[in-house]
Amino acid sequence: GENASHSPEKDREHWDSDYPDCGGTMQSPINIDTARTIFSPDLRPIQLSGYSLPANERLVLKNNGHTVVLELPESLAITGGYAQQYRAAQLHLHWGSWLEPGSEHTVNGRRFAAEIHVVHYNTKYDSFNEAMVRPDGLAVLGAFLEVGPSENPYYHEILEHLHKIQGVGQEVLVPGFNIAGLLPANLKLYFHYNGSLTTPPCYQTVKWTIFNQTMLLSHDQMSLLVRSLRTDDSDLLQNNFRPVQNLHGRQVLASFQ
Ligand SMILES: NS(=O)(=O)c1c(F)c(F)c(SCCc2ccc(C(=O)O)cc2)c(F)c1NC1CCCCCCC1
Ligand SMILES: [Zn+2]
Repeated sequence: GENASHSPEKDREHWDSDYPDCGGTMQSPINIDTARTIFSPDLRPIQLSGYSLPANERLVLKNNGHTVVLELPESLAITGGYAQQYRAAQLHLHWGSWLEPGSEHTVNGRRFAAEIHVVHYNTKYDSFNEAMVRPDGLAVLGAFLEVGPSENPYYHEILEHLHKIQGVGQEVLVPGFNIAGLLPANLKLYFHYNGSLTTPPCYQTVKWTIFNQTMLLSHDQMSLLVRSLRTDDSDLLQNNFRPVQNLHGRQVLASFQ
């Protein structure tokens, strides 16, 4: 498929020629119309375990040409809020440019500055690749990033290394830290729906959780995010978000009223 992070809008609509699922009816991201979400009191708080990593643990941070990916040990797990247990695989970000916001999901048509995705797979499968093609195979935790008054120390753990991986394919080892700090403190308030990967192969195997509380980064941190990485020698890696997809009748649940 095309270079997902960089191809002009028009190219994105032709993923389905190479990847049929990209033209499916349960695609992500979506716009969340809060007037049409269904309050579901049985949605329990998301519980994370093993997210606090010691500094002597080293994680691979990579510019893969489409986003920045932090590879995660399988010891991180979602142990509450989903019917089954899910194990972490990686986390990555979606962003815009100096001028434009770049979250993938939108809320009431509002696009946020950026969005983090922490990708997990169901522990009942032996590997990510096996889980990736199963309806209950993947769980992605998403949160919106906005500009706030002060520096975010957890996002600093990733952003401070971006200048070392400006080129596609470059990677660097970063010390462990509390990965939970990249997500909201309040894991009770979230939207939940069935969707897909937002890049080819667009498998429709993701149970999405989008938190209501947003993460705040300083202006300088957001600027670092949008101006550090390159897709090739000349182009900045920016606007790596997929357009919102049709709900096709899907319901979006909310854990709060
Ligand atoms: N929002 S998302 O979760 O769908 C998503 C994106 F939108 C993404 F844009 C990406 S990055 C694009 C896919 C890709 C490209 C190159 C490499 C590599 O060279 O290692 C790896 C992956 C990306 F990596 C992910 N997450 C991936 C989905 C792609 C295949 C499985 C790997 C884990 C999750
Ligand atoms: Zn993503």
